[in-house]
This record gives sequence, structure tokens and C-alpha cells, in this order.
Amino acid sequence: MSERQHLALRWQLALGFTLLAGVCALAIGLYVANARQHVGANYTALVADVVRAQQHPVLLRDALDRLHEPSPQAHQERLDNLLWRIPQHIEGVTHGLERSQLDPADYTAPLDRLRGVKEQLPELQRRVDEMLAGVPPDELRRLGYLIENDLARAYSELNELIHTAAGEQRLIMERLTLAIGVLVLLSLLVVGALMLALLRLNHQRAAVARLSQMDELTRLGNRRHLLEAAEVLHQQSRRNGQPLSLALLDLDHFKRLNDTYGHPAGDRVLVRFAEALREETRQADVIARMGGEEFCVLMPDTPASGALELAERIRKRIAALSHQELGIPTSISVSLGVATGDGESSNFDSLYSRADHALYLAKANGRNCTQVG
Ligand SMILES: Nc1nc2c(ncn2[C@@H]2O[C@H](COP(=O)(O)OP(=O)(O)OP(=O)(O)O)[C@@H](O)[C@H]2O)c(=O)[nH]1
Repeated sequence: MSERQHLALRWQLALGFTLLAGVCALAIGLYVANARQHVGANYTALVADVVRAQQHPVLLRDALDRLHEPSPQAHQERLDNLLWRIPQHIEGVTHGLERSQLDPADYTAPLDRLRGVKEQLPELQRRVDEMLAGVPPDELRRLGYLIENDLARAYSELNELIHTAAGEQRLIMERLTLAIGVLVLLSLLVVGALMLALLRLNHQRAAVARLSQMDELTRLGNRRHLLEAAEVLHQQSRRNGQPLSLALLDLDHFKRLNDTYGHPAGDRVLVRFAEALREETRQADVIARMGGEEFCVLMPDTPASGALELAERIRKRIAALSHQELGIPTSISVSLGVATGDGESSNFDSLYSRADHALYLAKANGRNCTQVG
């Protein structure tokens, strides 16, 4: 994977991660808003029903207290109205309780009390009718206060129960939200860590791939690098019909240099030689160390004349390297074999063979020269 591809992958992963985090945050936000609304609505309606119904015992007590006042018609209307509304509200509260998520065991007692009240209402109605017929309202009062007491107690118990349940549910919601948030955060951390590991792995793979194509001593490409580049450049040359040139370079009498000045001095010369090659060639040229003291320069879009020109420039530059530059009290020289293919008719192997043969001739012709194959 190239550096550019690696960078692109890094951006893609970063973008993907940001999107994922955004989607998670949005989902949690929506979930919390939705859940809060749901919990609130669930109990708000029930609380409103109970609070409205709580007026009934108050109104009933007031009506009973006023029975001594001399206006039977007014008492009748008030009580009739209450006797009509109380069962309706009991029905509403019962339905609300059944629809709620409250545990039925928790509201059975107040609900039974409300049902008892409902059963007693016809009897209360009968007493009201008796009062209108002139019967003293003692029984009506006794029964009315009993009903008022039961109603007040039942609604007060329900009110307390609902408030407690709503509080508990809110607490559970908050804990659930926190747990989900922590889970999502942990998941994001794991995903982030995996992405980083993937990036590092890719980076290491790229580094290994680079190293596997690099000569350790000179930091130039090695034979594998050249063969891969040659494949690409040869295809390119076939496509665009441009010439592809190859120069093989071999340092002269390198064994003697090693034997005279030592292997480390020979290494330094190889490094200096590689630097000179880098300096003399173009960015598009591919330089490689084929092994030992043999090097290669692959020149895309370069005709034979250009290749020969470059080869000679390199040869002269190497011969001109000073003793200080080389670190040994002698100069060095290089022999070169150059070949050019037109991309159409030749393949890379034949190009290489021609350059190799030309190099052989350069050595045979006394070294420190360039031959064209
Ligand atoms: N210092 C050093 N020497 C190397 C390296 N690789 C190969 N050599 C030496 O390079 C020398 C190559 O010797 P030959 O193949 O005889 O070539 P030459 O002495 O240059 O002779 P001609 O090519 O005919 O001019 C051998 O002594 C190798 O040990 C290296 O990495 N470092």
C-alpha cells in the first residue's frame, strides 16, 4: 500500500468513525427524548385523572355539610351532579390504572375501595330521593360521609402510589440512559482502537513491503524492486510507444579495492556510488542495486541517445569522485552496458540481456567505458 493510499485509508477510517459516533449520539438523543416523553405522558394523564377526581370527596363533604340549609332543590342538583360524575371518574381512573405499567397488586386495595363506592352510589341516590320526599337526611349523611371517606382515602393512596412509581421509573430511565451511553462509548472506544490497530497494521505492512524491496546498505531499490518497476514501465512503454532504456553498471576491480582497503571501506564506496547515481538521474528513473557491486538504472521515455548521454555522465562523475569523497586514497571507475527498447517489439528480458552483453563488452574493452547493446 502506497503512502497516499495509507493516508486515504486513514481519512476514510476517521470519517467513518466520526459518522458512527454522530449516528450513535443522535440515536441516544432520540431514544432519551422519546423515552422521557413516553414515561411522562404515561403518568401525567393518570395523575391528572386522579387529581380531578380528588375534588369529588371535597365537593361531596361540602354538599353533605350544607344539607341543613333550607333549599332542597339546590342540594338535589349538587348531589345529582356528583352522583353522575363520581362513577365516570372512577371508570376513567380504573382504565388509566389498567393501561399503566403499575403492578396491579399495588393498586388493588384503593381500586377495590373505589368499586365499593360505586356499588354504594345507587343507595345514596335512593337516600337523596327520600330526602326530597321529606325523610330526614340522617341516613343520607351517614352513608355520604362513609363514601366521601372511602373516596378521599382511595384517591390519596393512588396519588401517592403514582408519584412513587413515576419517580422510580424516572430513576430507572436515567440509569438505563447512562448504561446505554456508557455501552455506546465503550463500543466506540473498541471500534476506534480496532481502527487504530488496522492503521498500524497497514503501516507496518507497507513498511515491510518497502523494506522487502530495498537494499539495506545503499537504501536503493533491490532486484525485486527493479523487476516490479520494470513490469510497470515496460507495459507503459508498450502503451504509449515511448522508448524504455536500461543501463547496467558494474564497479571496476571492486574485489581489489575490498582486498586493499577492507570490506567497510568497500561498503562506504558503494554508498557514495549510490548517492552519485541518485544525483545524476531523474525522478522518473528507477535505480536499483542488483547485488554486489552491480547496479541498474531504468529510464522511461528515454531514447538510446539519451541513455548513452546519462551513462557517460555517470561514468565521468564516478571517475571524478575525489579521495575525500570516497574515503580511500584512490579513484574508482565504472563500466556500463546500455540498451533501449521501443516497447513494441522487445520484452524486458531481452532488453536486460542486451544491456548485460554490452556491459560484458565494456569490461572486455578495458573497463571505465560505456557500450551500447
Ligand atoms: N564491500 C562490499 N563488497 C562487496 C559487496 N557485495 C559484493 N562485494 C564484493 O565485490 C567484489 C566483486 O568482485 P568481482 O565480481 O570479481 O568484480 P570486480 O572485482 O569488480 O571485477 P570486475 O567487475 O571484472 O571489474 C567481490 O569481492 C565481493 O565480495 C558489499 O556489499 N560490500
